[in-house]
Order: sequence, then structure tokens, then C-alpha cells
Amino acid sequence: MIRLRHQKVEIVRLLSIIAPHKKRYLIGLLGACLVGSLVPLIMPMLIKFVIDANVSSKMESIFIVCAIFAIIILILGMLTRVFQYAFGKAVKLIMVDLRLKMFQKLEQLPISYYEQTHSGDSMSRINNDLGVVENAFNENMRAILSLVMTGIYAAALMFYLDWRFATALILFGLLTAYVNSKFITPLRKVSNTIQNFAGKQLELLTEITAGTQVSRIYQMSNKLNKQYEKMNDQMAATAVARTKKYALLNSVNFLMMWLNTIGAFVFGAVLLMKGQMTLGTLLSLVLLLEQVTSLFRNLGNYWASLQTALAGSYRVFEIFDLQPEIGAHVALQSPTKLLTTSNYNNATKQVAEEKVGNEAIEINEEKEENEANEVQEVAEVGRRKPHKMVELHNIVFGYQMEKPILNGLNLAVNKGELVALVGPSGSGKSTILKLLLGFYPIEQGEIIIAGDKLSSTTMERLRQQIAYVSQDAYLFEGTIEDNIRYGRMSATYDEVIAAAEAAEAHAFIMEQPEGYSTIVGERGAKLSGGQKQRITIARAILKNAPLLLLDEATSALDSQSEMAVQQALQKLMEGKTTIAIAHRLSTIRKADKIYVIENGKVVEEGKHVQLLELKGVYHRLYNMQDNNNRR
Ligand SMILES: Nc1ncnc2c1ncn2[C@@H]1O[C@H](COP(=O)(O)OP(=O)(O)OP(=O)(O)O)[C@@H](O)[C@H]1O
Repeated sequence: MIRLRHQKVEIVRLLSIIAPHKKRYLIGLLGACLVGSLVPLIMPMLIKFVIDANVSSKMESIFIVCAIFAIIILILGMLTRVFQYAFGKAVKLIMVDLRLKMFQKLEQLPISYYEQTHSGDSMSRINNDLGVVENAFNENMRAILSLVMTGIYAAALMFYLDWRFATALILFGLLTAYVNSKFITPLRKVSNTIQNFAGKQLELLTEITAGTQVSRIYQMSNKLNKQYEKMNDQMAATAVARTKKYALLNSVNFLMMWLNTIGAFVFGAVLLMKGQMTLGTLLSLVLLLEQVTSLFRNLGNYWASLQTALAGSYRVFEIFDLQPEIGAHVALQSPTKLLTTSNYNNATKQVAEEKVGNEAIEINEEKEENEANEVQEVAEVGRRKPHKMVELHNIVFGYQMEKPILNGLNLAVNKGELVALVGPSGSGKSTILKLLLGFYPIEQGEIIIAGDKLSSTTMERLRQQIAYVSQDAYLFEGTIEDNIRYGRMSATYDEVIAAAEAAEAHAFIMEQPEGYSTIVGERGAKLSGGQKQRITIARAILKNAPLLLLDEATSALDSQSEMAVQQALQKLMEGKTTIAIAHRLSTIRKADKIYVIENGKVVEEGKHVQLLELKGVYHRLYNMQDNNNRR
């Protein structure tokens, strides 16, 4: 029952996707099916007229019949071209829309989706499942409609030619349909299993290609090979099971078809001998027979593949239904749960209502402010603390409901300051940056950046204010110039070079075979770690955002590269507010303020010297590193 309701929803949604192209699609589909379903009827009718004319020695009418049929075939041939083109084009346009929608949706999904879903799964939905949906719009629909139309025309013609013959045949056809229906559910189940295996296989392939260096170093090839081999064998075994079922179904159908044909011949011969049927009618009926039995035999098959397509579309719609990233204003949901559309709509409505509320308050405030005297204005400015760049008030957050990571965290950063976050591994430092970037909604508390509450600002506005340099220097496929320009797409070539110079990257870029036009390879594979870091720093310099977030940008580098990157970072930080996570405490001695995070809370704060004097967590961490460095 639930599955049926699902299917109904999927069909309605598929139809809504067709809607913008429905005229072209329907004309193409109906026309192509109409023409296609008439073609198989030509031969039986031609044979009837020619043989009957021959038997009654009316040779001149044979030529007339042939001429009429030749004209009909010519017209059908031309119409086939027109309708098939219209239909094919409509399907492609629909798929272009659908693929674009999928791509845009993937771009809008929150970071939590990517952190919790295997990239192979998304790839499988884009490649396999969208392929299956395309098949539903294209082949499945056409095949089903053509089959039904041909079957109905053929049955009508048979009734016109001889009702007894037609009735016997329909009864036998129903028996064929019943036998075939017994195979549909098991075949559909096997097809779904194969589809899932294909997804899993893609996941493993993605792992192998992304983690190829690690797998070589740790000699994981054997293990991965075995894993892939096992998956491949399972998939092959399932595919063979499907072939076995198809083979049995085909052999049953083969026997039934011949039983049907022989029965029809015997029945027809009796009618012929009794003079109740002409030879032409008998031959025509036998040829029409295949069209009608084909309807009963194949409808189940096509229906099963349509259901596979619906299963594929379900997986596609699952992505469409995910809540897009709408900022930190939605109360924390367990990221493991997929949010339903209604939840999202409620959340969006809530945000809209809050916004309307906020706007109303702002208008009132504006009115009051106009009436207030200068002293009040000063007080208001003071209350908003404009000199603060970042404020985190009593933040409670956890990736899972039951496991809070930040527990009432408070933190403030003044404009132009360099603030460092330190603390033991897993204490929540990177999580703070993720929240500032709006990657996750908070459960409780308030984040304010440059005077804007995250709960009422847009992600676009928020991210315009922030440049982020992460541990993982990510470069996109393309040239070095492209990768720097992503910081500000409108930048001129000179500005790109200036940013690279400031990031200490210009010299090594000029040493590359094609300078700024050098292709960096997938994830920047053709560059060293330090070079990649400096390109991402150049990108951040080009962005020129007032707030800079650094996540251990130099942790993976040797000392020479680190020095170059440090110099680049100094230039990047000039005139900016910076929040930096650094495990090497020596690098943050100059920080205006250091926050020590432990168990999701600020446990100590102050300058380097003050914190050492406290002889607390910072002192312990510092001494541990100092000892390690001395060893
Ligand atoms: N996407 C995620 N889903 C679930 N838990 C997560 C996720 N990311 C981090 N965590 C958990 O949150 C906690 C804090 O992680 P976080 O990365 O913020 O720590 P950190 O202080 O930056 O650590 P490190 O110094 O080792 O980088 C850890 O227990 C970690 O396992």
C-alpha cells in the first residue's frame, strides 16, 4: 500500500518534470506510438487482400491494393521521422533540465550531507538512476504505449475478421499474461538488487581512485581486490540468477506461442474447410495473432522495467527532497535523518516568519532611533558592539542529538585581531570554524559576524565576509589562474598575478611549463603540498574578505615550505580579523588572544604569556610540545 502510494507520488513528480515540454513530448510520443503500432498491421492486411484477390482471380485489384499500401507505407515512413525526432528531442530536453536540477541540488546540499554520504552513492544516483529515469521517459513509455496500441488494433481487426477466433485468442492471451505476471515480482526484486550492487561497486571504485596512494603504500591492493572481486561475483551471480529467470520465462513463452499458433491454425483450418473463412483471412489472423499475444506476453516485462525506473526515480527524488543549506537558523536536526519536504517547508516558513518579524522590529527600531537624541544613538551603537567581528554566545551543538560537541561555548573576536584556537585533539576547534562558515545549524545560542546574526543573514552575505584556508588545500581541475580567480571571478589578470606574488607563489608558478595556464590536475595532483597551499592563499588574498579563518594551514609542510606559506599568510592576514587553529603553539605566540578549548568549552583565554602563567591546560599543551621538539 505504502509502495503504491510512493509510486503514485513518483509518477506525479515525473509528470511535473515533463510539464515544461509536455506538448512536444506528448505529440512525439503519441505520434511515434500511433505510427509504430500501425506498421505491424500492414503485412497481415496486405496478405489478406492480395490472397483473397488472387483466389477470386481479380488481378487488377491486386495492383490497386499494392499501390494503396505503398502510399500508406510512404506516409507512415515520413511521419515516423517527424514524430521520432520530436519525441527524442523532448526526452533530451527533459533530461537536460533534470540533470541540471540534480547538479544544482547537489551544490545546494548542506556540508553534513557530504560528510555523511559516500560520494559513490551520489555518483550512482547521477549516473545509474538518472539513466534509468531517462529510459522510463524514453524506451519504457514508448514500448508500453506501442505495445498496447498495436495489441488493441490487432484485437479489433481480429474481431472484425472473425469474432470466434478473436475470443479464443484473447482467452489464451489472458492465460499467457497470468503466467508472465508470476515472473514480474521476482524479476523486479533481482533488478533492484543489481542496481544497488552497481551503486556499491561505484562507491568502492571511487575509494580506489581517491585513495590510490594510501592503498599502494599500505599494500591494500590485495584486500581491495578481494573486496571488489567479492562484489563483482555477487553482482554477476545476481545477474546470472536474473538471466536464469528470463530464460525460463522465455522458454515458457516460446512453448505457449507455438501452442497458440498451432491451435489457431487447426481452428482456422476447420473454419476454412467448413467454408466459414477465406484463406486470406486465416493467414491474416495468424499474422495478427503475434501482435495480440505479444501484448499479453510483454506487457508484464515492460511494466517491470517501468517499476525499476520508478525505483530509480525514487532515489533521484530522495536527493531533491533533501533540505538545502539554509543557514544556522533551523533548530538542530540529527544529520543522520533525511529531512522531509514538509519539515523543510515548515523550517523555511519559520525563517520567513522570523524575517518578517525581524523586519517589523527593525522598522520600529528605525522609527524610534529617528526620534531619539544623540546620546541614545551612541548608546545603541555601543550595545551593538560594532568593534566586534565575531561573537559566539552560549553555543550548544552536536553532530548527533545525543552527543553535544560544543557545550555553552562563548567567544569574541575584535576587528583586526589575530585570535588562535588551541586545545586537545577532538576538543571542537574545527567544529567552531564549520559553524562560523554556516555549514551546520546550531542547537542553541547565537553567532554574530560583523554585526549580522547568522540566524537572520543569508549564506551568501555571510560567506562574502569570510576567506577560509583549510588544512586540505583543495584545487579544482583547470589552470592555476582559474584556481586563484575563484577567489573573485571578476578579478583582472594583473590582480591574479598580484595575489600570487603576495602569496609567494608567483616564482614557482612561472617555473611551471605553461605558467599561470598550467593545468593543475585532479585535486592539484601535479603540485606539491606547499605550492597548493600558496595557491589557496593567493585565492583568499584575491577575495580580500574582512574575516579570515585558518585551519592548521601549515601542519603538513616541511620547514622550508612552511616558511614560505607563513610569509604568504602574514600578507593575507594584514588588516584582517583572523581566527586560526594551530597545533604548533610556537606559531601563535603573537596572537592577540588565545582561546583554549576543552570538551567543547573555553577553559582558558588570554595572551601566550598570561596563559603560561596560569599553569593550566595551555601550559600543559605547550610543555608537551616543547618537550617533543627538544627530543
Ligand atoms: N562530521 C562529523 N560527524 C560526526 N562527528 C564529527 C564530525 N566532525 C567531527 N566530529 C566529532 O566532533 C568532535 C570534534 O571534532 P573537531 O574536528 O572539531 O575537533 P578538533 O578540535 O578540530 O580536533 P583536531 O585538533 O584533531 O583537528 C570529535 O569528537 C569528532 O569525532
